Amino acid sequence: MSDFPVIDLAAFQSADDDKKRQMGREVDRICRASGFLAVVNHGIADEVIANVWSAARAFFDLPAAEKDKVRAPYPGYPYGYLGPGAEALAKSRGVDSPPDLKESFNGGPLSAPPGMTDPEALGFCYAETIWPTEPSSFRPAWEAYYTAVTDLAARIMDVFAVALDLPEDYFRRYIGQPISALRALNYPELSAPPPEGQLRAGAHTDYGSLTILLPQPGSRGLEILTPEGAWREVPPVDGAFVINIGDLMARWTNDRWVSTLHRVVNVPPELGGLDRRQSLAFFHQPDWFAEIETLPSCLDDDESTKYEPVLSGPYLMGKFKKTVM
Ligand SMILES: O=C(O)CCC(=O)C(=O)O
Ligand SMILES: [Fe+2]
Repeated sequence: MSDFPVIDLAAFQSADDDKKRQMGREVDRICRASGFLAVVNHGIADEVIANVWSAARAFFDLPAAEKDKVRAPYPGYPYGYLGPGAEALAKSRGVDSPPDLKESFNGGPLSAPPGMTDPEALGFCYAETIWPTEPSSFRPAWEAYYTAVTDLAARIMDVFAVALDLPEDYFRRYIGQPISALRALNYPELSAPPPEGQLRAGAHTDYGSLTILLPQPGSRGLEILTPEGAWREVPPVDGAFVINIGDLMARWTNDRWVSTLHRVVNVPPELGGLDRRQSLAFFHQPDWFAEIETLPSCLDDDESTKYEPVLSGPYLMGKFKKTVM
């Protein structure tokens, strides 16, 4: 898919208003069509990426008994280690399917905002991240990356605001204390192609405002469903993050933008389909109490909204609980 769209974030940030609007129109076109694009010149230091990457790899290389020490304590607990067999993403859409061929480690916001007392927020998105003690670099590397991608998400939301004909800082009021989650994924090496229908990650849409995905450089298997109903590969793009919008953003825009189905398949063995594959997925989500109501620029005068306002946190919690095996 050589026509996969690429946005230069540094170019946007240093552009004048006319150029920003022009880039915004391009991003609007992409988000109406697929909501998937690559972002280059994102400003995150190579070292921050390299450190979290190797910490995640070292964690997944630990014996199963070690990883089990930081396992999510009960099904539906949002953070910690989820071993093989723990999740089938296709189930989030009511499609019965075998478990995804993966394991993951998940972490939430680095701290709760002072004064947060909502019991559902404290019990769900502000639940404790259960940190591994091995490797010792894990937590600092994770926190540095989480902080960097939180800032990147805010800068991408600025681009989205311009793309939606809103003031550039429009979304900032909704994302001062985001409840985003970071997930490190490991798709283990396979000795033989899996049975038909068992994928590395089943077809799903993401839930939030946007996802910042870092697939292992050069790795294959990520696919998106085109409006024509065909699966197309997201090609590896050097030095880029893959960005996609989630269900919350589609809802926020009254479906002007689409939250596209995607999955991770086992490509043929000669293309590396049996090889181990890693990725990092950051699910950006507005503040717990952010009220998500159709954006003013996404309604024509005679148009009514399709969606009632929802609060970001409870909306996310409702979606999340459906994937629990
Ligand atoms: O690993 C990948 O490339 C994609 C993972 C994904 O889509 C997800 O976890 O939501
Ligand atoms: Fe996803």
